[in-house]
Amino acid sequence: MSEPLFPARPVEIAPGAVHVPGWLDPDAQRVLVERCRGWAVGPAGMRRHRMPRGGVMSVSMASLGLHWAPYRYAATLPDGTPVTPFPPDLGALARSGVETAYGAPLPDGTPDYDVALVNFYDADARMGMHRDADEQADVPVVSLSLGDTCVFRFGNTETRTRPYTDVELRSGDLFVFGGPSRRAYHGVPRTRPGTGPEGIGLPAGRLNITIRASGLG
Ligand SMILES: O=C(O)CCC(=O)C(=O)O
Ligand SMILES: [Fe+2]
Repeated sequence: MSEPLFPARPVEIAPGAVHVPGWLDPDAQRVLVERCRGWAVGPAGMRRHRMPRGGVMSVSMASLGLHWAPYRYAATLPDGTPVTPFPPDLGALARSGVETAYGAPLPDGTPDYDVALVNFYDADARMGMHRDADEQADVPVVSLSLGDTCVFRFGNTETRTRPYTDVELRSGDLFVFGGPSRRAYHGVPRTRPGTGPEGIGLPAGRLNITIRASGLG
């Protein structure tokens, strides 16, 4: 295997929160986009969830492994439709992402990755500041970005507001948040329509895959 021209270099954004620009090469991105297309179709495909106070999320989501809707995981969709199974190779990809981000593999005995959320952002979609707090296991979240660039706002564990750091996540970027940042607030205030690369099969919009260990197995 030849060395990449620009090797992916981890950048620490906060303790335990690491951005690795350009982690996935274009071929890997294309394969993931194609798989997202498969996960996006029904019956357990993409949907826009209603929030507890009535608003509808602007991001469309599909769940793998367990069905997530604000704010819990469930074994099936509300109508009993089975959830798309979590593909084991996504777990292996997540572990490899953690190893790249932290420079060390996850310790033996770490619970397995078993769920993923596949998020699609059209030009107007955004995600408010929130914590990924419905998992029972303290295992880093692994996030992969495809298509349009976004502004990813990574904050602190106490408040939805400052201090936070805005990071541009581009197609192929990896972001891992664990340890002291596992429960930090984060969100996507905007995407940058039209910035995605050609040739990965995503002419418009942004896909994000977050891979998690639910600890609920
Ligand atoms: O789209 C992103 O980069 C973040 C997604 C996210 O925070 C989530 O799915 O919980
Ligand atoms: Fe999140």
